[in-house]
Amino acid sequence: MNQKNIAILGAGSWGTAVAIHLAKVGHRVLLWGHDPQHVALMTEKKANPRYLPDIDFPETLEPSADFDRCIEEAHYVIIAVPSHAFAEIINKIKKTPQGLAWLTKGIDPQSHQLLSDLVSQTFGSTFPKAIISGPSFAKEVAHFLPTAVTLASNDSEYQKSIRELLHHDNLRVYLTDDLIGVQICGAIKNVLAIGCGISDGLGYGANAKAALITRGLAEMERLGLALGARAETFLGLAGVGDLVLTCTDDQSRNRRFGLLLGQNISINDAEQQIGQVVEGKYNASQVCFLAKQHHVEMPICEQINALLQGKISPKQVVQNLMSRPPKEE
Ligand SMILES: NC(=O)C1=CN([C@@H]2O[C@H](COP(=O)(O)OP(=O)(O)OC[C@H]3O[C@@H](n4cnc5c(N)ncnc54)[C@H](OP(=O)(O)O)[C@@H]3O)[C@@H](O)[C@H]2O)C=CC1
Ligand SMILES: O=C(CO)COP(=O)(O)O
Repeated sequence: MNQKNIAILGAGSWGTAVAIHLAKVGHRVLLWGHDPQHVALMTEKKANPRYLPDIDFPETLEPSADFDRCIEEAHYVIIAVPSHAFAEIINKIKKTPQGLAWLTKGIDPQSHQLLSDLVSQTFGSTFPKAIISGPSFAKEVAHFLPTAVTLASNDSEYQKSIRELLHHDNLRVYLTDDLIGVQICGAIKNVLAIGCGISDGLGYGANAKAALITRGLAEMERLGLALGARAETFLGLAGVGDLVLTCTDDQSRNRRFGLLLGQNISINDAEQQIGQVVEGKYNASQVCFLAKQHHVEMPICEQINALLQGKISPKQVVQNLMSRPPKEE
């Protein structure tokens, strides 16, 4: 195996899981965290007690609070912070890497842009980018359970080199060049997972959940096509794969957040109880902004956004959706 130095920027559950995977397969990984106390704890415990307790770090995984050193020493740089911190992280990079890969799912809250557009603005439109997305709960990847993901890129050489890093043993990596589609899927499935959580929290049944997933997928595809994505992406791992995973399994933080809202817990209390990033809470308004800008109808996302803005109750979300005029599928 050709050992590489890899910097993972962001020491939450997903960055840590991918760092563990890459170190286990033999690479040297620098895991950067922005909180020096958290980095010191990870260094002492040789684990990440805050986000992935009970999973020991392999020998070649080193936590670090030194951002510039991580970039300097890395052959490959992978960003793993939440979408609200993505712009800040790319603006901090002083030495331009050979390309940028990221694990983040979401839309930039300041500019309403896809993260690939932020990277293009900073490093140029032909700069190699790679997005890792798909049904992949951090804990399962860290435990080496079978997982398959999509890797979208604008540069086939860079894409293959990232696949070579990741594709081992129980992690399969499928390639696509549909950066727009993969990012739209990753942002919207979180909003829909909140919706499915709300529905289950209210005590509605399996019929309601299946309807939300199916009609939600139609919304996702409508917006994606309007932005230039390809239809087949929505039936792939980043689309229906991640949508089903996140809407149906209680490992999903977005789904659990929705469950709490459906049980009448306030938005703030629900977010505090989850205690980790709930991307859909922030991304719902970005998705609705893009839908309006591109004249795309997205009633489910709009209702969930209205609830997250404190304008309607969980029950009203369902009433409003059910009372819409009949239409063709
Ligand atoms: N967890 C999962 O299973 C998966 C997650 N993702 C995506 O990966 C991204 C990261 O999620 P995940 O790791 O799970 O989130 P977590 O909530 O587990 O961790 C978020 C991490 O980001 C750090 N952070 C927050 N703000 C900043 C900042 N301004 N600068 C640097 N670091 C910051 C947090 O630090 P602190 O502890 O100090 O708050 C924490 O270490 C999200 O977009 C998510 O949707 C994608 C696939 C799977
Ligand atoms: O994106 C994920 C799995 O693919 C994680 O989803 P949550 O952020 O809802 O936990």
